[in-house]
Amino acid sequence: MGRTLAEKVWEQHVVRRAEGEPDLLYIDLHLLHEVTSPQAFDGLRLAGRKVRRPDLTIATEDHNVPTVLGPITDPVSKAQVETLRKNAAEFGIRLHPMGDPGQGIVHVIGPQLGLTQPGMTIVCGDSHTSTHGAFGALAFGIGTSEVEHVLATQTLPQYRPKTMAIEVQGDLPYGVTAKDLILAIIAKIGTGGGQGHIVEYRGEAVRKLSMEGRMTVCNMSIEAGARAGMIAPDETTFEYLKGRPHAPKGEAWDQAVAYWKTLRTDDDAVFDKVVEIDATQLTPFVTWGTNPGQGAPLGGVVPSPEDFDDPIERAAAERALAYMDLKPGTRLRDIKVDTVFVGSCTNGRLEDLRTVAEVLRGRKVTARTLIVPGSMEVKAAAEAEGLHEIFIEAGAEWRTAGCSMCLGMNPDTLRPGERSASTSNRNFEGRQGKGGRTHLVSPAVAAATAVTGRLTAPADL
Ligand SMILES: CC(C)[C@H](C(=O)O)[C@@H](O)C(=O)O
Ligand code: SF4
Repeated sequence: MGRTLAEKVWEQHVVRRAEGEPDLLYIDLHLLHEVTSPQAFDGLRLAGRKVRRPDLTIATEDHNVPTVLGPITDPVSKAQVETLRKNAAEFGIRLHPMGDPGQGIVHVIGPQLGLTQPGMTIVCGDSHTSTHGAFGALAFGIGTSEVEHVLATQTLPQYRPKTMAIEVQGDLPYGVTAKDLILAIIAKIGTGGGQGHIVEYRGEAVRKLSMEGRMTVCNMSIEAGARAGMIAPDETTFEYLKGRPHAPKGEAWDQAVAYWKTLRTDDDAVFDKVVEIDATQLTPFVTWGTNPGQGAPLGGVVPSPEDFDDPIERAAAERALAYMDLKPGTRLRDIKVDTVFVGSCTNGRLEDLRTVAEVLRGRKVTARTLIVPGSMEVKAAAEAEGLHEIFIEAGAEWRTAGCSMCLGMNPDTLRPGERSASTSNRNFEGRQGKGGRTHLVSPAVAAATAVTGRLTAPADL
């Protein structure tokens, strides 16, 4: 019987297998940031161990950094960043600190450097490591004790998850983006729909996505509960990687591409679960609740708890509506927002910023609008195209790279009761600041919303 993409990559990395035990996997790339690494390094120090492969390990500062350059004033954030710097220096790990041209959100810099490649195993103490699966890598988040294990041994014991295919048939209609697609997928299968599975996104609409779009989709796999998300590499992948600093060169490139082309699910492979989505029926999608599965088409209304048959979902909807201060039946397009956030590892890449600029060109924002590039390289590229001038002209704030308002671990937060349209991936209670209310949206919807101050798609302008 044939094998799935996930099975191929997994088998390629098993260094030890024993009955009743997890497989021991070799890890090709280990990404670090300031939040989940301190105790892992403490553990190494206590055990008197070194980092096994500093050359396969790279660190960046992202969660705790302010996006207006200057000193870190919050003592916890400051301690975390300083600890990472000390650990990186002591253990010989490459670090991109705040202000460095290579700095950025961990899931933005890996692909941008060409470190993320098809067929690799990639881990990071961060749930959105699934982003890197867009390249056909097996990439997943790990806990801090696992970070220590990988630092010490470059391996990780793991039970093999089941496999799931999400088949996206047909083309996405004009104006419907990767973010709308993944929000619709999560609304369909639920935040637990992918649990215990590695998801492979397949089908025509997925093949037509750019690498940026594929990263947006894989990024949110974890919001459907999946262990990882993957997309088989193809010409789009190779095109993106070619010439990047860490991509193979010359003959090594040709060999790599020949191998990468084998990284596809065999025609006779069988997935444990298959979900089908009709892309042609999709429209811009937004969330109304407090988990990423509580979403609906922008043209719709806030649902009523009674619409849910499942008692748990009904109770969740009731609680979400109370927190979000929304009434059933309200048109989603009538929801007013105070703040628009464009950024994060979901939608903080150049393509996302181009989309936003296209909408904002010649217009003015009416809500506070933060535009935060996912990395300093994205910032430089955007500025080289003059995008920042369009943003500033429109009245938006143009910042430096970091996680920013994706989560309240730095100065960019919502005040209690404030409501945002956000291109990030989580709308949990208090995620963007205590008492803040989050609507997850695509960059296109974020930009149009910034103009009107209500949830809006560019086609409505
Ligand atoms: C801080 C970190 C551990 C966390 C994660 O794992 O995802 C963060 O990046 C997030 O998005 O909530
Ligand atoms: S941008 Fe948001 S989701 Fe991504 S790593 Fe940072 S905090 Fe996590």
